[in-house]
Order: sequence, then C-alpha cells, then structure tokens
Amino acid sequence: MASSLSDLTSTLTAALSNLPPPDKIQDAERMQLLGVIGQLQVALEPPQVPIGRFCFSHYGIVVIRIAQGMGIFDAFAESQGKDMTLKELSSKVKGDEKLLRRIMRFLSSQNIFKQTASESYKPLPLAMVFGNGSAPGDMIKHFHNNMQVTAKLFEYFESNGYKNPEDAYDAPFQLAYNTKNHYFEWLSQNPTIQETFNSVMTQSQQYRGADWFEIYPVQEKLQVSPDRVLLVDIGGGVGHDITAFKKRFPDLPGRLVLEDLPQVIDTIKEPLPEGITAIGHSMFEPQPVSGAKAYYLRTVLHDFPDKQALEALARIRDVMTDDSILFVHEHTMSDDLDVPPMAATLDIHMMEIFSSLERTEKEWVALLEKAGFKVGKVWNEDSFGQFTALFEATLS
Ligand SMILES: C[S@@+](CC[C@H](N)C(=O)[O-])C[C@H]1O[C@@H](n2cnc3c(N)ncnc32)[C@H](O)[C@@H]1O
Repeated sequence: MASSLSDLTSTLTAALSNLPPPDKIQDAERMQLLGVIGQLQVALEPPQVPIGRFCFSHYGIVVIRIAQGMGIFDAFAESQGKDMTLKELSSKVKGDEKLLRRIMRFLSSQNIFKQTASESYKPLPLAMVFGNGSAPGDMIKHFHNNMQVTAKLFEYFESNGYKNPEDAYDAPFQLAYNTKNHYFEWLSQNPTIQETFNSVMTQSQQYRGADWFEIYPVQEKLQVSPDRVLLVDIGGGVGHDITAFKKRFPDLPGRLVLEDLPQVIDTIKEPLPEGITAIGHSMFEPQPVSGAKAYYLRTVLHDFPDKQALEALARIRDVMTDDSILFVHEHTMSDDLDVPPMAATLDIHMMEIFSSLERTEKEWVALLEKAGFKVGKVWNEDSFGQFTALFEATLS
C-alpha cells in the first residue's frame, strides 16, 4: 500500500505506463477505476481547481464549435489524420492564420490535438470524431445551440422570482429564442437544428436498455381478438419500437398503431410492416384509438412538466376500457443521496428546454395516480448509469 503521496504518485505513474490498450478494457472495470480516480481527484484538489472548472469549462464546447465552423476537423479527416503545419492547415480551412493558431493552441491544451513542433499539429483520437456530419459533431452543435438557453437561465429566474418552471410554453427556452412556440414546434421550423436534434436522439438510443416487451410478459397478458387494437405507441417517433415489437411477436393477434406529430410521421420513408398503421396526431388532442388493449409511451412524458403531462394522460384515460393497460417507460432520477452529476445535469437541461424534469419513481407514480391511474408493477433497470422504469397502470 502506498505510504505517502509520493509513493502514490509513483504507483499511478507506473500504472499509467502499463495500461492495457483502450479496446481491451471492459466497460465495468473502466467505470470502476474512473470512479476511484474521480474520488482521488476530489480528495486532492484545492478549491481553486474546481472553481476554475466551473468558470472555464464552457469554453471547450464553444471553441470546438468554432473549429467545426472553420472546417478544422474536416481538414484532418480528409488528410486521413496526418500531422499538419499551421501553413498547410490554413490553406484548407476558413479564417485567418492568426485566429487558427489560437484555436489550435486551445484544442491542443485540451488533448484534442498534440502540438509536435511550435506550429505543427498531430490529431489525437478526439480530433477525428468532431467533423461535420459525425454523430459526436452533431452532439456538439446540439448542445451549443442549447447553451444559448443556459446562458439565459439566470435572467429567467431573476425575472420570475426564482419559481420552478411549470409550463412547457413558458420555459427559459422561449425567453432565449424569443418565441411563443413549444421547443418541438420551433424545431420543426428550423430544419438544420431539427436534424442535429434527430441525430442526438438516435445516438442516445444505444443507451436505452431492454425493450419493454422483453421485460413484460407479453404472450401471457396481451392477448386480444384479431380485430381489436393491441397496442398504440404514442410519441413513437418513426416507428422503431413498434416495428421491433412486430418482428418479435409476428403472430400475436391484434392491430398495431403508431402515433406521433404529423411532421414526424410524414418523415417515415420505408413502409411500416403490415399490421401497423401510422397516424399523425398530437397527444393533446382527443385520442383517435378507443379501447385498445395497451397504450405505450416511451420517454415522451419526460419532455413535459406535470401540467401538460396530465393533459396528455387525460386524453388516453378518456378512451381506455377497464381491461386496457397504460405503459409508461421512462427515465427515473435516483432517490439516492449521491445523484451522479450527469443525471442531475440532464434534469436542469429538461427544465431549461421544456420546463420539464427527470422524475423519481415516486414522482412518476404520483403523476399517474393524479391522472386517475392505479400503478401495478414497476420494472427498474440501470443501463450504463441511466436509470429507467417501466410502469404498468390501469384505470383507478
Ligand atoms: C424523446 S422522443 C421518444 C420517441 C420514442 N418513443 C422513443 O423512445 O424512441 C419523444 C417523442 O414524442 C413526440 N411528441 C412530442 N410532442 C408530441 C405530441 N404532442 N403528440 C405526440 N407525440 C409527441 C416527439 O415527436 C418524439 O418523437
């Protein structure tokens, strides 16, 4: 065991030079080790280090966004990751050389490039992922757009007396972009931003965990006559979940319905499998499918504060029969004392854009009960540190 900080430094230095290659490290082991390193860092840091991080961390995303705009990452991708001098790079990107030098100096300080000589740059792995059109590149663009809202949060709360946002049409987002539209309406009028949003949503699907129909005893509990609607996937996007359900249970009797906003349904390119009907519909309008066996919403309600979530739930409740089941499949915020920073940050993000929140399991149950449902079983899952729950509810 290390007996002093200098022993610890030697041990860690030796460990660093003996690390296995990144692709040989298992995720669980990696996260465990990073957790310990994080604790070590907190224990060692004098206050000025986290203070510096709070004050300066936003420059990273802004300078990466500028580098995207200048075409720096695209230039390195085109030259297949070869080192480039400032002069060479300058001939391939937008902007003047003086600015380029400063941007490259910043990116090198952040381990995105390595400065190999005073004006020569070697791209490190991160430099190769931020190009225009790449998924991580879109993530930077998406959250850079959102920063305009984050920057207005203080002004929003100063003017409203620090009240928790409760209305999706009066969020910090509307103040920042000077609009009365809901974020989704605004997105549909801004196609480039909508595209990056779609890309980020698609990326996040890889961390979604198990499909609901692998968790729920479908064969046992969802049997209906062939002419009845078996399942309505509300806010089901372009139909990925309901298509997967159909593939998994091709012979299960009953009709399947996909619903989402018309501007989303209109973007479906391939015909959906036989047996699935797509309807462009807002869940705040009267529900067109009455008496289905099951209504399913996956990560739809978390985009809405209680006010609008209750309205949407009321439209479903209006058309359910005594044997109908409502499935709500959602992110859950941990009730633990130690909420991970990412979960707590995403909660603030939901607040700024939608006046919404990441709810705890208790808050979800309370919402469903307030909407007139009785919650039966709840299945919890931890997928890559993202907690989700499948709630089964019936009319109360
Ligand atoms: C986070 S996405 C989830 C999509 C899908 N359920 C999934 O899990 O991949 C939220 C979805 O709700 C849809 N949505 C938003 N407002 C809606 C409304 N008023 N009526 C129906 N769908 C809506 C969005 O278009 C989007 O497809």
